[in-house]
Amino acid sequence: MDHVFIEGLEIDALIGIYDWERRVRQALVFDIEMAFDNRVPAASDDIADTLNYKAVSKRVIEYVRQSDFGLVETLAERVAAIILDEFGVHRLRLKLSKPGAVRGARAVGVVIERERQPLNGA
Ligand SMILES: Nc1nc2c(c(=O)[nH]1)N=C([C@H](O)[C@@H](O)CO)CN2
Repeated sequence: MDHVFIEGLEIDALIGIYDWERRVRQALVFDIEMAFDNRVPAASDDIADTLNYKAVSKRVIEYVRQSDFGLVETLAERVAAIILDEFGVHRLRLKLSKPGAVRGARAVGVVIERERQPLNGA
């Protein structure tokens, strides 16, 4: 299966479980890999046939900037659901990194893989 990806998308957000984290915005980094059949846009050379990575990025930025969760797990899950529901993506892998959250580590965070559930549950 082909993919469309977004790598190193840096977005500031309110995130974290500690009191001080409720008062400052922190940088988060998203790496997102979305399954998509790229043969159709390759044949038409038409942006309308693509999974438009700019449109997905704009939506993720808009959502994450106004978000306010404790856990990176929660934010990762919500962003994955938006991409699956709003962009017709069937499967994705999303890595959410929180750089500098743990001294000595370049980054910490989560990786999730999600699939869109069929409407009839089949
Ligand atoms: N699995 C997780 N562990 C931790 C999280 C988290 O969101 N998921 N968050 C924190 C703190 O907010 C930390 O990032 C502050 O440095 C600790 N562990």
